[in-house]
Amino acid sequence: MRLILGSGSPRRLELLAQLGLVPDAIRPPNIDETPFPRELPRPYCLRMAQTKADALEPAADEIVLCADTTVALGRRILGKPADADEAGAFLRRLSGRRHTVVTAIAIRNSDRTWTRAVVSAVKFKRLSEDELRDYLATGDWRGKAGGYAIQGPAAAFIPWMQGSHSAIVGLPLFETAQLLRAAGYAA
Ligand SMILES: Cc1cn([C@H]2C[C@H](O)[C@@H](COP(=O)(O)OP(=O)(O)OP(=O)(O)O)O2)c(=O)[nH]c1=O
Repeated sequence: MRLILGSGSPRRLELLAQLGLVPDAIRPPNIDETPFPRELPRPYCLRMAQTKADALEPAADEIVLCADTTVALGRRILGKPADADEAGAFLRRLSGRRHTVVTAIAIRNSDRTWTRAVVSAVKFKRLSEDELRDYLATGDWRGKAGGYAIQGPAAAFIPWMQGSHSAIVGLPLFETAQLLRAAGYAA
């Protein structure tokens, strides 16, 4: 069986390597990530992972793995910021509060798809304007849901988290290993 990583995220590739898995191919999906009006974060995230998997047609000997990470403040979805201003606006909203991070995975062979969503909670300390400015200057927010990465310098803002660290970074390793086994992929 060939493993296809349906993701352009370098984090997901690294996380897979932690399980000793090296994909046989990488096929980044190109999908519309616009939420539906009033769509809630968890169903949105599952729909994104499923849509990414649907965009890739696995051959009979292939298993495709796709994922989506969504940052949610209550019912609101914070996507990947378009620029530093939007990243700053997201971080001001996260400052001093708890939010949730949902990561959904979709694993697909030629006739079935398995999905799973993992919800974690993250607390941010209250950020000063100096901290915010210095963080934005690092550029670390680029391409990251909610405008930060727990595995980067923003870790200094996070006194507490609950759930799955690997899921927050982009791929829940426990659930990924479980679903790959369920799909008949033996590493
Ligand atoms: C919250 C958080 C997100 N992220 C990243 C993981 C994801 O790459 C990104 C969310 O965007 P995604 O749409 O999940 O993924 P992507 O566009 O990077 O890649 P692809 O669709 O090809 O799989 O945010 C972190 O790296 N650390 C974090 O702490």
